[in-house]
Amino acid sequence: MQTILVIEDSPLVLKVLQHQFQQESELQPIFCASLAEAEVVLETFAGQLFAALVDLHLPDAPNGEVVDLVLRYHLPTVVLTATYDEQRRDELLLKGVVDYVLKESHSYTYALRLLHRLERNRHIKLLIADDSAATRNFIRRILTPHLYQIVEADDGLEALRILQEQPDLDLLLVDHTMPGLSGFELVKRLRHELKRTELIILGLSADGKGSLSAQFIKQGADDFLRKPFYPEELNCRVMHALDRRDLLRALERAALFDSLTGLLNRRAFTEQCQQVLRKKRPVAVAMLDLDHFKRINDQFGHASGDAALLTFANALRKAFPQALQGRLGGEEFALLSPLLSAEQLSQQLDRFRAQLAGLSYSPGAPPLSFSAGVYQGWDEKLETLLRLADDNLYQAKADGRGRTVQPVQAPG
Ligand SMILES: Nc1nc2c(ncn2[C@@H]2O[C@H](COP(=O)(O)OP(=O)(O)OP(=O)(O)O)[C@@H](O)[C@H]2O)c(=O)[nH]1
Repeated sequence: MQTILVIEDSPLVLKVLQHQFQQESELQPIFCASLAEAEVVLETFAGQLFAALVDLHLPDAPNGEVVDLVLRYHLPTVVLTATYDEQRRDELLLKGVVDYVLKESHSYTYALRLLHRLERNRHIKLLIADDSAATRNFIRRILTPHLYQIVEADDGLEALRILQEQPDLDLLLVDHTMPGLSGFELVKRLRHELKRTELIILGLSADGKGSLSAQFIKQGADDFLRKPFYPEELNCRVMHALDRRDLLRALERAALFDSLTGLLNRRAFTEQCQQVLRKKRPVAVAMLDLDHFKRINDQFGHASGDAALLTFANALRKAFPQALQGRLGGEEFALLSPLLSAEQLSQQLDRFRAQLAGLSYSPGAPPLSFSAGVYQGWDEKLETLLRLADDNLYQAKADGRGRTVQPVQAPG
């Protein structure tokens, strides 16, 4: 949760902002209506404030004095204004404000999005690759108020070296014409290895050729900016690209992991296991199923059932670091290990069962218990191995639950 200093005297705008902040769980506003109030808040809480959203014209500060005040406290500042003035805008951006936003219905959402983004930007690393020191400085000056971590390279080869040394870089701003390795060549080489969710690339060029943007994008850049550009244009493109990347990552995550437990879902578990099976070596697999789970739902409610599944999954993750773990659906889980024998896996499952009985997940609910079937062998299809383990699971249920059944004799 980050605290935002909001300085605004218009009751109408305040109402809109209050409503906007109510939708935000990560931003906590402190409202002031004048420069005098803001001075008191800044003197008292300066260390706890993260950023400021300020009205340019206040009754006791008609000429934007409030901006100088908050900037003296080094707070990233978004300025709200009722009238757009090109010269004023240039002055403010030069002073280092994050953005200059016109008071219109849509802009409040944009202003909050900026504040929200600032929090995440502190962990974002950008690389500016351009042979012109003036351009690098210009871009750095625009991006610095947005709190990004910024690294520079003065040619393509240097950029490549930095990217190899710092794989945590999130975004590359790359000029087209550079000595050594051109922007095009660099993008081509990078895209060969790095997905769009791993590195965002924005191309830059002063070259007037219209086809350049298309070529950059075809080589794998995510976007393109023609120089000279407005500071806001660069900021918006960077922000959009990061938002898009975050969304893509969230989609990738949702496609791979079960949303309740965070374990691999059936599809991802199958894919990862199939990769192990390509080595054609025997593996140990286990099918696990919670016992009388329906009763937990029926007697203690669905939320307790969910808590039971989460507790079980968290414990499973810790207990089997040498195995791939997946939630196949409902209260059914699976393990696959190329490192353990059927016997070792069975022993570990029995130890895990004893451990699990001591964990609580919902007041008054019975201890968790599960049955398991183990199998060891190799087949090109995971499905076959799971079916054989499932036969043993069926046996474990039939024999009274709360136990593990392993093959009588492990096949080679
Ligand atoms: N709370 C919760 N319940 C789920 C979820 N997925 C499946 N279930 C419930 O899990 C229960 C499984 O019941 P059954 O297949 O009869 O199995 P069981 O009660 O464990 O009985 P045995 O396997 O024979 O020991 C059903 O009531 C499902 O509705 C989930 O994500 N959350």
